[in-house]
Amino acid sequence: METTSGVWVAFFLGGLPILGCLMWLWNEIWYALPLKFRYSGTGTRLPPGHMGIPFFGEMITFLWYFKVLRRPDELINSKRRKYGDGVGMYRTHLFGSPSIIACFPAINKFVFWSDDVFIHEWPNVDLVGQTSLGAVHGEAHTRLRSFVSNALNRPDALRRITAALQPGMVAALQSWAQKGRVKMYDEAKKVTFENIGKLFVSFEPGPLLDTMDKLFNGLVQGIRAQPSNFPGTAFRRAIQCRKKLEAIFRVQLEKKKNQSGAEKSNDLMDGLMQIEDDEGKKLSDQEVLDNIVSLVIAGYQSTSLSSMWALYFLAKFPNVLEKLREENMAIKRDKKGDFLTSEDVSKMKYTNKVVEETLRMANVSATVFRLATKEVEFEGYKIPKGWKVIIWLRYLHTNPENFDDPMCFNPDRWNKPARSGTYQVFGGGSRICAGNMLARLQIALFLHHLSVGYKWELLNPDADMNYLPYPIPADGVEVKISEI
Ligand code: HEM
Repeated sequence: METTSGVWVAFFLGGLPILGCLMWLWNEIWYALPLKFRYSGTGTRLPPGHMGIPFFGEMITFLWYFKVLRRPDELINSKRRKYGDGVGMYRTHLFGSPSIIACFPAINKFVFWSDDVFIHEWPNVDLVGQTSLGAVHGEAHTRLRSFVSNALNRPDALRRITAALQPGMVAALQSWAQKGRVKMYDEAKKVTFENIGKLFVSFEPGPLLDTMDKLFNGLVQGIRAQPSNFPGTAFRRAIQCRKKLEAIFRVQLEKKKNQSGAEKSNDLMDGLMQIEDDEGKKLSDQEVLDNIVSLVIAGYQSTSLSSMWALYFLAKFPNVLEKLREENMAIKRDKKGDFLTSEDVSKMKYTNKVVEETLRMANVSATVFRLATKEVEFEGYKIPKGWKVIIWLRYLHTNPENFDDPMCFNPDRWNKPARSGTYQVFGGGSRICAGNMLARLQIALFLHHLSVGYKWELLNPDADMNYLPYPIPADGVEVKISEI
């Protein structure tokens, strides 16, 4: 009996602390130590930081700040306090890979603009589409990018989009006011998906679009899931959703090939089918389908969340709403019809500042990922080959060194442009968001129709914030809304 308790005492006093130390140091020894030896005497070094514990790395720390404390920016602040600022790079192990966090403008710009070293990788790329814009590299990317940008951002496309979006938005706002109380996140998703259906493939609201909405939700949940193709897994379900969606879009594509004269539509799929490159070559059917699917993935959640946040911030900052309403009422008075043109939107100076401020504070894309295909040096620090670089966009926008009083919703800060590299809501370099004009336009149109016709209040103004998988108040922004 005495011997057994002696073993336990020895374990707790000696074995447990040794095991703890080993766990704490294991990843450092495994990943960082060999590199430290290699770089010693070269005048360069690994960025400071800690690689976390075996298997999990620093995921527990990440979840601690994002999920438990709900103070996501403290993750980077804690690293700055512990390891100093350096050039805004910290080594870590997150999302299953040894990684470098990049959180200052200069290093972020370096990564964004070094396409030959840092490549963009989608997890589970088959779900997004092997030939989609986000998945291809080099020349294939440049070629495809011009197709997609042309289809989305040409002035005539923006003019058509402006006209197409508004009836759905106005109808949605009226229905919210009739209900009196709505959960904004759900409603924003619904109206965004209906608009996407219309813009991308000329689908009107109805049972088919509802089915597609469900299929897209299933698809998105598989993108960052463990890629195990077993019954019951999120990945398996996502593959099935992807197949069904592709079948729906393929029917539409075949129909379009046979359309003529007055039947012809003029949506994004038509744009992608018609545009030719310099050599007169068009996209293949598979490229059109992959890109339609990936554009819905890229634009759906991000735009719904941004519209939801715009309404949220305006409820919290009534002085901003007052100025916004003033500008939009003046525009409405001068207009003959109810709907704006894209030229009207470009004249809405204050509204456009509200759009930028919403995007800065919403931080819908908190981070973007790159893979280092070569070892590379930045100002004396090495980024090892095969490591991920996590560009921490969110921290750029919430760091008081980049924006005065960053948690204050102040559109007037946009009276002058942000310092170079401090505002990257749409990423940067050759992969800057291809839909950024469309996203800005949608939010501006929403702000116009909302501010001229409605008043609203948050039902839970002190609701907790969730930051994963994206930032959203825990109640999904429940509001009481009515016509003015
Ligand atoms: C507020 C809304 C949006 C935000 C915050 C946003 C943010 C971003 C960010 C940060 C990236 C860069 C990803 C990276 O570097 O890894 C990106 C890329 C992209 N976005 Fe958006 N996005 C939004 C809306 C849209 C919309 C509406 C579309 C199109 C319908 C779209 C299409 C794309 C595409 C195709 C790419 C990949 C570009 C490439 O790889 O060349 N996005 N977006």
